Formats: sequence, structure tokens, C-alpha cells
Amino acid sequence: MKGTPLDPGGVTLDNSCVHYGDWVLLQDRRGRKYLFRLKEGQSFDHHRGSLKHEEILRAGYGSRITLGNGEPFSVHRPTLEDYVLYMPREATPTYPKDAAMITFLLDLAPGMQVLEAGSGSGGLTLFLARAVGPGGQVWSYESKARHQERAKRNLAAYMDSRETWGNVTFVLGDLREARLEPHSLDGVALDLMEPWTVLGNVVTALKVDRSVVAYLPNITQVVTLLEEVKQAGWPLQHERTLEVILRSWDVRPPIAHPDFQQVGHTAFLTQLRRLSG
Ligand SMILES: C[S@@+](CC[C@H](N)C(=O)[O-])C[C@H]1O[C@@H](n2cnc3c(N)ncnc32)[C@H](O)[C@@H]1O
Repeated sequence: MKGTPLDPGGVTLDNSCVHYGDWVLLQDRRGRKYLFRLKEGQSFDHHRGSLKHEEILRAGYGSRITLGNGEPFSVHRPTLEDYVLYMPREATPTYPKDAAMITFLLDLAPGMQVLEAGSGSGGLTLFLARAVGPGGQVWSYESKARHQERAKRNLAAYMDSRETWGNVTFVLGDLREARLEPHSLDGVALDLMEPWTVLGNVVTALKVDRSVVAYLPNITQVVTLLEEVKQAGWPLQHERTLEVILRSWDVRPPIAHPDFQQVGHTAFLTQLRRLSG
């Protein structure tokens, strides 16, 4: 219907349409995923046969397609989770379940200003950029040029085939030495080994009552972080430390049980909230 939320512009929205240059995710019947971009004249090669990119383009997103030997694949537009899990990396990206929870703990909304360090491979950057939207801003600090380059390329490649958000500023440098405007940030996400070394610089830039979330693989890091906060006397209140436990199931009746292979531990998320003191 014209003018409804389903068709805001009065035009038919076709979500299945794929173009050369777009990202495509092929999924086999066991759930294995293959991420690549469609290129004219190229083929997708699998140990059971190959598929011309042209055939995938004609089939479109949301379709089923078969290899010459009958092996079925479904064709999808990769989600942000797919993209971050399968994109090239220098540093290990924040795991998507944790990146999603970080945007939630920071209570990010369109138009907000958020800072992160380090950029790494740009995984968390993408989640933050999507949460604050085109009217917001992500300041992404990274001390290693090689990592920053990878993050920039991953971001550009993701945006390429989509609307450009234009809301990420990459800064090459150590966050400890950054000159940040006081009370300018709605949130800070730290995915680095020693977050307590940058907190002193970040705390004054954070607006009162807003949060810093640190992503820490080891509980010993969480303990050190909380000790350092206490010792330094920063006006930060420990809100909570949590793990995001994701347990997938294999449901193909009569089979129905948790998957035998699971993602075990990734990291702890520690949320600290800025007080006015
Ligand atoms: C685990 S990676 C971050 C991964 C990133 N969150 C992602 O999703 O791709 C940690 C990064 O922090 C950077 N780093 C460590 N200490 C830093 C500091 N003081 N200032 C800026 N970057 C820092 C490292 O060089 C590394 O690239």
C-alpha cells in the first residue's frame, strides 16, 4: 500500500536485488557461510562445483540456487554480524554478540557522540556507527597504522555497497595522548589490553551519567581495572560486569539439542558510569 510504513516512498521496495560490487553471503545446507563480492565474469568455487557470479546476480538475495551437482545454497545480503565474522582482520574484532551488547550498555541512540579504542579491524566501529547513525559521530583511536588501515578498509568495503553513513573519524595515535573536549562524549568503548591506562584521559571527556564499557578477555583484567579506578579516585561508578552467553541449538526434529560446538568464552564487559564528582 502506498504511503504505509512498508512502502514509505510509494515505490515497491525490492530487497532481493543484487548488483555487481555488492556483498553476497552463500549458505550451504549445513549452515556454512561464504562471504564475497559479486564481480562480472567471476565464479564462486566450491569443492563440489562452481557457480557463476552472474547466476547469483540473476537469482538475487533471498533465493535458493544449486550447483551443477545439485548442492543447494541460499543467497543472502550479509548482516552486520556475518560481515564482522568473515571480514579480513589484523586484530581480533570484538565478537558481534558483545559488540551489540556494548551499544546497549552505552545506551547509544541516533545523533550521539561515541569514542572507541582501538579501532583494530573495525568490527566494533561498524556497530557503533550504525547505532549513532548518520547524524552521530564515532571517534575511533588506534595506535598502530597497520591496524588502522585494516579498519578503514573494512569500513569502506562495507559502506561501498550501502548508504554511506559518513560518521566515523579515524585517529592514528595513542588514546593516552589524545586531547579530548570535556563533557563531549555520550559513551566510550574500550577494547584494548590495559584500559586503565587511558581512563584518566577519557573520564573528563565523558558526559555526566554516561558510561564507559571495557571489553576484557580475562577476569584478572577486570579486577585490575576496578582497583585502578578506586586508587585513582576517578568519578566512575562500577555498574556491572557481565558475560554475554550465547548458546545455539541444533533443531531438526526429532533432533533437538544444544549444538555440540559452541563459542565458549569471549570476554567480560565492565560498565563504569561517570558521576558528577
Ligand atoms: C583487540 S584490538 C580491537 C579490535 C576492535 N574492537 C575490532 O572490533 O576490530 C585492540 C586494538 O587496540 C589498539 N590499542 C592498544 N592500546 C591502545 C591505545 N592506548 N590507544 C589506541 N589504540 C590502542 C591495538 O593496537 C589494537 O589494534
